[in-house]
Amino acid sequence: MNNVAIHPIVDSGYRATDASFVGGTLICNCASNPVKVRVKGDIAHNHACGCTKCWKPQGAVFSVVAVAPTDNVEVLENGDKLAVVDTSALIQRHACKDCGVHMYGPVERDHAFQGLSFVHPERFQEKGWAAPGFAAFVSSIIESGYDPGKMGAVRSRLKEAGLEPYDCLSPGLMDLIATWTAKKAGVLAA
Ligand SMILES: N[C@@H](CCC(=O)N[C@@H](CS)C(=O)NCC(=O)O)C(=O)O
Ligand SMILES: [Zn+2]
Ligand SMILES: [Zn+2]
Repeated sequence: MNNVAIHPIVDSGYRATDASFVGGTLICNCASNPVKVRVKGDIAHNHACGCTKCWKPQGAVFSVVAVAPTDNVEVLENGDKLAVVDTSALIQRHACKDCGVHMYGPVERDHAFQGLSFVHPERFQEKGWAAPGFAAFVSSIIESGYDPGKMGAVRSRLKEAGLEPYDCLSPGLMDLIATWTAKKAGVLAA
């Protein structure tokens, strides 16, 4: 057991309380005129992400991020405060210009994840959403300045918390992307 900090959701031992979560409203961190985004229906593939691009709350080492069908995502209030962080990225991360929270990130490009939006479930006003199930892009935390000598402790803490650490995505998602790519190339039957 070590107490390496990962993310408040992981560090606090968050457990889902509702097996049939049906979505809710994401809210940014602004004290006034917060951006509100509705997600109709459940999220999927909730996980911790160590990459430099995903939004993290103050002090967190990892992000907690999941996907929902973009068709289920609707900006409810103060959408004028949203701007895309990096328009050249696969994930079009729409961040609040005032507080910096990423509210949703649709994948619009031709890709295995096309039609999905990345969201941060900790921003839901509601509880009950599934806890993260694995940790992706673990080595990438070094790119944000994390001490490379402490990676062993990070990985053992993640495992202890039930989050298998991967340096890219989980094998299931990597297989899904590779299958999509092979079908696209005509190497596998579509
Ligand atoms: N090592 C890079 C990895 C970035 C990366 O590939 N992130 C993954 C996980 S979120 C991804 O799918 N990025 C696509 C994107 O940012 O649009 C970093 O930390 O910046
Ligand atoms: Zn905000
Ligand atoms: Zn990421």
